[in-house]
Amino acid sequence: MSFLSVLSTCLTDWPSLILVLLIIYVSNFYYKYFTRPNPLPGPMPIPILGTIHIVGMNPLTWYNKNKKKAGAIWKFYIGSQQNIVINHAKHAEKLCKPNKSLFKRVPFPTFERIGLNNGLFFGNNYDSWHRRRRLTARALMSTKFLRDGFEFDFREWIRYFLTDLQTLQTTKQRSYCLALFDTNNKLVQTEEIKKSLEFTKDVNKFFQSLGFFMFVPQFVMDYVPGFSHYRESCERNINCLNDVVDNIVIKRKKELENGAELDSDLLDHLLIAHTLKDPDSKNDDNVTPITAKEVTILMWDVLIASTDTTGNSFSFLIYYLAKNPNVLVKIRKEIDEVFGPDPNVEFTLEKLDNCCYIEASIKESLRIVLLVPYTTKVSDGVQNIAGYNWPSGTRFWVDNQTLCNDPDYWEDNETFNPDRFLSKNHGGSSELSEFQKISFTPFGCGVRACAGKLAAMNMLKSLVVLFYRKYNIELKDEKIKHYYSGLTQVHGLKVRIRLRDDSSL
Ligand code: HEM
Repeated sequence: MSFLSVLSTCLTDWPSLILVLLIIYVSNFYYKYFTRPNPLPGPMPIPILGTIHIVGMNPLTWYNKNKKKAGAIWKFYIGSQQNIVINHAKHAEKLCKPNKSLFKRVPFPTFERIGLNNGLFFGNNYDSWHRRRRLTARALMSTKFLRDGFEFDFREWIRYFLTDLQTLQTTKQRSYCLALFDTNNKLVQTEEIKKSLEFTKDVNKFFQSLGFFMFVPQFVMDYVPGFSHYRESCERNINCLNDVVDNIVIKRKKELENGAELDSDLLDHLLIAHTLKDPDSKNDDNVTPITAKEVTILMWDVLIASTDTTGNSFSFLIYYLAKNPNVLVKIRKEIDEVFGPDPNVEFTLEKLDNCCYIEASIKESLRIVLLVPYTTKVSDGVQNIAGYNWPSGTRFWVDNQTLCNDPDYWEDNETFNPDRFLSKNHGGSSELSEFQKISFTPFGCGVRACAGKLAAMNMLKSLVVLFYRKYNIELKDEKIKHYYSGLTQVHGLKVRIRLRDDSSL
């Protein structure tokens, strides 16, 4: 049927005419809002709804398909909001360097409504973020926190952890030693065990819901049935998490007010920050005392940001070490050299600092699979990036997964090779090039880079030493399955743990 015959039919048939006018209107709207601002390639969005169709799919598969087609810089839509994805180190330089005008993250209006945007992770007000970041960084970097936490508490923790694991393996029954363990070595009541297990589940649910908050336009989650019900259930989940953390903080605050001894954990560090009990408060006279509400928000941020990230990172590391026995041999050699033959000898932060090969292996595992494959930045003021002048408020997605695996910068990028992170005098291949330094972004980049990077590295190093100096970990599954929803999560990595036997390596 020719265009003219369609037109003549339309002029006599009102419903068809309305349909044609509607199509012209939508195309015009579509052209105006979606294609004109720049010529970048990218998937065609659904008018007004953007990329809502990827909700329920694995967004990473969708990303990878588009990245292949589009190249180093491309765009996609969330609702009618344009997002710019940067895949190449040559365009990422400005975004990855500390830059106050690229400080903000893509905001989630729902989080704002329920008060989550006041925290460290989701907050976008520079002054309050800066204050909280300093407080958290000081608490996390405090040598007392690190030393006490690692020399004693962590070893206790791992004992409980292994008991749980072995009970499950040998009896198929669950024990709750980990849930029963707290910093004072007191046994807590059954009701609290239940609560702690619920909390773990709720944290996981929170990560599952991040993908929804990232890709569904706000008006859809507010007004479209189904979407709005799911949003409400996510909000209830976040409120439950808030209540749990709130109760922990209030209870501990009361204990400290009633004269309890200070502990070396993060909560006590935050609770005493800038109070009379704070040994460092004299150095920071102009900082106002931290409130209980702020402590709750910061504890929330740290719990959310640290548990699943470290747990999933360790699972990937176990997988890569099992697949690369030559690397494990070198790790064992380093453990024996640094810690000696006694597998029960106490270990310290100083000794962990000497584990260069273990550190390189952790970095290599973090490079191959990014726990946070994408981080977002919103510009303040016009920014020239990749040859374009972007207006204030442009949303950038730094594609950490591609930056860390770009074959232009990472030789044999698919090979697990810790040597690339070792300098020549530590037996490695070379120093990292300038571009490799920019594009190694497992902990993000710029001013908002991970506040717990050092804590995470120490935790992972400790786990490697504690496991591999005594045990062999065999994979039961050939492949590691993972899924992305705001965070890369491992699904079902079955392993068998036996006492260490180097002859099998
Ligand atoms: C291997 C484990 C970890 C990985 C891969 C990781 C990764 C990240 C990434 C990619 C970001 C966002 C950075 C950006 O936007 O550029 C981040 C932020 C953050 N992480 Fe981590 N993280 C890990 C462990 C931890 C731990 C153990 C803690 C705390 C003890 C922590 C605390 C935080 C906090 C508070 C932020 C927000 C920083 C801010 O916005 O100022 N993370 N992390």
